[in-house]
Amino acid sequence: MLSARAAAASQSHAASLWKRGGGDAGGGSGCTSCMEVRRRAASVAVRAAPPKRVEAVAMESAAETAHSDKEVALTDGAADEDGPPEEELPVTPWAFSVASGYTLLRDPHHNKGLAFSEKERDAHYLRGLLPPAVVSQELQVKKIMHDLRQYKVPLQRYVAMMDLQERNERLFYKLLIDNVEELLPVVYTPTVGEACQKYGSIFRRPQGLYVSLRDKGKVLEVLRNWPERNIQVIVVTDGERILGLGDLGCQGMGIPVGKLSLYTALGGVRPSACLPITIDVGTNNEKLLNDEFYIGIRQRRATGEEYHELMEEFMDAVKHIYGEKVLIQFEDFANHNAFDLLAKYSKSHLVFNDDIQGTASVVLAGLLSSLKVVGGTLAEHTYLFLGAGEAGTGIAELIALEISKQTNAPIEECRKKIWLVDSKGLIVNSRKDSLQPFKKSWAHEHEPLTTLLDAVESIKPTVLIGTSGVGRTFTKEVVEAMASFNERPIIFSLSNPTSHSECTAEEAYNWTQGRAVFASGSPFDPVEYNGKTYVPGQSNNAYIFPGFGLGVVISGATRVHEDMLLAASETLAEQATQENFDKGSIFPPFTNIRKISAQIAASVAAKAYELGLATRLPRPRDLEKYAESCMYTPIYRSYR
Ligand SMILES: NC(=O)C1=CN([C@@H]2O[C@H](COP(=O)(O)OP(=O)(O)OC[C@H]3O[C@@H](n4cnc5c(N)ncnc54)[C@H](OP(=O)(O)O)[C@@H]3O)[C@@H](O)[C@H]2O)C=CC1
Ligand SMILES: CC(=O)C(=O)O
Ligand SMILES: [Mg+2]
Repeated sequence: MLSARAAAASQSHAASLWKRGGGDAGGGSGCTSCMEVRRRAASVAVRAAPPKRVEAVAMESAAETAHSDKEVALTDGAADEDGPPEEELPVTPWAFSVASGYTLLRDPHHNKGLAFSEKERDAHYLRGLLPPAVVSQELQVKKIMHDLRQYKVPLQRYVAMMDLQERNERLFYKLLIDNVEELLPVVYTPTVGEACQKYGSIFRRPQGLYVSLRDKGKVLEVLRNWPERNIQVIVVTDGERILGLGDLGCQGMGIPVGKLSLYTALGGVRPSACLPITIDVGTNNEKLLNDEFYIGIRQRRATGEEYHELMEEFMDAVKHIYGEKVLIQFEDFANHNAFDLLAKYSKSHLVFNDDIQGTASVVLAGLLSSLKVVGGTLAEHTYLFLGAGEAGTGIAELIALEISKQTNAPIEECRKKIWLVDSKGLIVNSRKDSLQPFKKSWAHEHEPLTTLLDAVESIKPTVLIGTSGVGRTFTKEVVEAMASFNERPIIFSLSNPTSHSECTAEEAYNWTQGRAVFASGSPFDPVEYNGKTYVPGQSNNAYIFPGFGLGVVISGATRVHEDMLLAASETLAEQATQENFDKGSIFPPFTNIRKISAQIAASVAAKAYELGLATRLPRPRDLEKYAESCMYTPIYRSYR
């Protein structure tokens, strides 16, 4: 075991090598004392007080954009990575490791597989542990894409991607970034939904933290077991509403893991700064309770005080360990908890709910773009939702807020343009007493109606949005009715995964003779209709949360404010071009997402500064450039 002092010496020495950069004859592996420390430290984990230099190196890293030729110290953790700058570290124990040889090949953060150069193989005891060929990262990407395309079953691709992430993190992210349109449906919706359903069967190694009822009273210890210290974004779920698939209990873990891989690939947040967490309070899913491969606690869900005590202990522990400025994204909680958790913890923590707020932001962006195709202002349109839960009421509220800002009308008036249908029918005044609190402000004066078709025919919306979680509920009759009184009906089928989409892209175009302005939550392939190819847009919060999170992190924002979500919407809406519209999409393609995320980050950060919520001072002059400079890039480092 290496002493804490030796470890700190190794670190500060390594940092100075890092700063000197490549070409230093005396640096890198040639430095004997550093080599000696490495030799002794191989495959050991050391607990030591965090030295100050970590922050200095990280800041330097954030300010630089060219990465590939940097010489880096082979230390674990944030210091050798790009990504948003870190905060001053609280003085608590933390772990790091220094790896070489066989251990290095098994360390996903530093492993490069066959890409280790001859010199690196000599310097790091890799000779003989690898076959002789040295291949570039580009060739590795080509090979893995070739392998992935051989799989016919999407879940096999998912498993292959997760294997890669656990074997060679930088290659995983390079692959994902370079092939984002092709691989997003693999690591994210729709395949991640199936992965969660079968998570127990495909489980190999834990990819995040599990906090279960059994950990009550010990949540702080659980969090301390996570090997990374400098966490900037947590995505947490309790697995009760996974996409439109319902209660998947502990197996919902696939969602925080998937969302955070997008934080890195799409938004440039360092992988080591991302922490996926699942709160396991049981499941009411009988199929899972009876599944011998289920990985969660085998009991029905805890509710009430027992549930809230665990959540409170968890939220306190997060703040205690990671400080005030870790962004906590609530994901896929059921609505009977989601709204209350958001209301409660947004007062004390840096939190947002992706399903309520992230979704609202992306859909508002889609609507602002649609207006450029359809005409009119937000206030001149009439909106009808199928589904009045987190996504539906979250989107509705942000639309009302934007209308109110644009027209100066009171928000109560603006809400009257927006109607929602839930499982019992149109939400109307006569139902007010029996409605959940989050539905009450949408109970307008109208006769009761029980079917969507009746609501469409009576309200005559210009915009129809599906957030019900139930597939094929936008029937031919419903879509044709929309097309009968709208020249360009706006139809968004947002429910995930694909099988739960309210209608398919093909149905939307066929039933409206190609006139629909359509977007969906999960991707659909391009559709041929009447000699024209339509490329439907994907209205998914994945456009927003990576850039939003980056903006929060780089500004050091202490709270999420709704104006930051509006800023993100407006910025995203500006990125859709006439070329996108001509092809039938109101969103820019995901191929541009890193640039878009930097722009969203800049506008979110600018808003945080304007609102006095940002703590990173002085404010960078060019926020977009600063955001870009902070983004993690997965190009291999040179370990000479
Ligand atoms: N594209 C994207 O980025 C996002 C998509 N989503 C998707 O949206 C869907 C809903 O999510 P969320 O809002 O969180 O879920 P909730 O459970 O909070 O809300 C679902 C709503 O749909 C209503 N509903 C259910 N069945 C029917 C039906 N047959 N007819 C009419 N209404 C029905 C429910 O009614 P009642 O209240 O009466 O039970 C409820 O109001 C999911 O599929 C999810 O994947 C969510 C977030 C982001
Ligand atoms: C996309 C997403 O967050 C959902 O479907 O829940
Ligand atoms: Mg979600």
